[in-house]
Amino acid sequence: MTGKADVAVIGTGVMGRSLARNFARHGHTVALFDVAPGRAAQVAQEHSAEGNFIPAQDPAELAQSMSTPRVAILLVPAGEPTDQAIDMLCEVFSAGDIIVDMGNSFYVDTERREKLVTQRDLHFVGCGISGGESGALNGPAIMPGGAQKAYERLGPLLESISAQFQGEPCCTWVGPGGAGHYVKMVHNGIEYADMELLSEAYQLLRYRNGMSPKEISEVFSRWNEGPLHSYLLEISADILQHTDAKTNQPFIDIICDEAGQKGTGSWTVQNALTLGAGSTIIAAATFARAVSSQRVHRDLARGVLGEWVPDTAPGGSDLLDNLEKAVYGAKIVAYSQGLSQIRTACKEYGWTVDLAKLASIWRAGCIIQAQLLQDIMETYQDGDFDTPLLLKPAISAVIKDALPAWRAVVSDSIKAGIALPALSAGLAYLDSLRCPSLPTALVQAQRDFFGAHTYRRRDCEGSFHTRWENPQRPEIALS
Ligand SMILES: NC(=O)C1=CN([C@@H]2O[C@H](COP(=O)(O)OP(=O)(O)OC[C@H]3O[C@@H](n4cnc5c(N)ncnc54)[C@H](OP(=O)(O)O)[C@@H]3O)[C@@H](O)[C@H]2O)C=CC1
Ligand SMILES: O=C(CO)[C@H](O)[C@H](O)COP(=O)(O)O
Repeated sequence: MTGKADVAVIGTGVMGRSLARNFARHGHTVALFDVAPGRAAQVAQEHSAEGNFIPAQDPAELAQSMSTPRVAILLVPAGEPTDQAIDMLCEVFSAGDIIVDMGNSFYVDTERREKLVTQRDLHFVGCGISGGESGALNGPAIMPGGAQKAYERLGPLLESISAQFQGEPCCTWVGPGGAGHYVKMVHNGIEYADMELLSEAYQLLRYRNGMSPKEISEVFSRWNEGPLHSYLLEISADILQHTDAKTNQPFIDIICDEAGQKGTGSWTVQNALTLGAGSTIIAAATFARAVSSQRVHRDLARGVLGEWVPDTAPGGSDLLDNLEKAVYGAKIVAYSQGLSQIRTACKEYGWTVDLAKLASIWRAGCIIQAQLLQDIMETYQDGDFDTPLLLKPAISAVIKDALPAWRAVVSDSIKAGIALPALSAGLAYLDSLRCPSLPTALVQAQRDFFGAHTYRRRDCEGSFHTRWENPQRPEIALS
């Protein structure tokens, strides 16, 4: 091995190993380091035929092996391991070097880390990456934040290994500070919603329509030929075809139904609550995972409330058509909610994320890649990021068309006892948005009654309080 490394990958697990191989396959010499002794050397050895790797045994050796200014990419678990890896690099790197955190870090941590690292004359870039193991290897979607200046050095490197959509790299500078990790967080929130919607469609077809996993797989494959075309639909069809080798049962019946989560979905929901954003489908999808994991309560509920007996009544092609429309409508609403949350965050945190550009880099490489993203990109090319996606003319026509089918699906599932939390939340969101007299008028009155929190009137400006304790109920104008 001769020459110095163009880039280092720190953490050679699922993502780091694949991304390092991707860099090497594109002609970059890659330094490798992992906290587990011998792992970097093993990765270098196993994949030596794919390009040039320089495994390092310690941080000093790593720094020595790299050309300057150095670029090191962290793919280590979020939280404490990320802080440790950053501290380690700060000790051995020099002014002008760039540390890129591609883990799923919380954007607030990213902003804290950027301040600390910058004080040491190094650059720090919080950067989202999506595509899982195969995306990292073959071309992921990459969402870098941090200083735009750092992107001048980083851009060509990252764009050389990102996914390409019709010749355009699925990588762009998203915005300063934690903007890169913020949009990755919301990407994952949308991912949770997409996954839950498809799972709910599966549930309805299985237990309302009495279809087998293989039959549902065929439905999903058919849907994948139309506007619902997406990576997640494709892999869902594939999973439902799979038979467990040990038992010869459908794999879906063998796998434990308690869904895990590593943080990004619940951070999206927590941040939506902080911002007052209405990301209700993402929230429903995140809570659906939480409920699935409440094993003790679920077992208890079946004993106390009685076994779940869904009302199976094969619905034929009507149910299939309605469900396809409902899932598509809900998918649009979930993306709309996520993108509106990003827009609200931009206003709150001083970013200017270009939603058309963002949709364009999600068209390939990432987990939520879908045909819909092309429509979203085209829709946002008008530069109006304030109007929610679902209210833009072309998109709202699809939602209007989907509504009767969506309502039929949700009302039928409620009667049949099949829970569709995300589909139901999406429909309730649309009904709430359109309703001119929401019951929150009563909430406001209750707040004023017990806490003198005041209210506004429909018929005049200002803020008011009613003296509820006084039988005359006098109203006071406060401003
Ligand atoms: N898997 C996925 O689909 C995706 C993951 N991500 C994010 O990428 C990051 C990495 O994920 P993934 O590859 O799946 O995780 P893995 O656990 O497979 O790999 C992480 C690697 O980093 C090593 N490591 C831990 N701490 C340090 C340290 N301080 N210095 C150097 N190496 C260290 C780990 O060693 P050890 O095992 O000994 O702790 C392990 O080899 C995470 O933040 C994850 O959220 C982002 C997009 C997709
Ligand atoms: O970022 C990812 C995909 O985009 C990772 O696969 C992430 O781990 C998914 O989140 P979770 O583990 O919470 O399902």
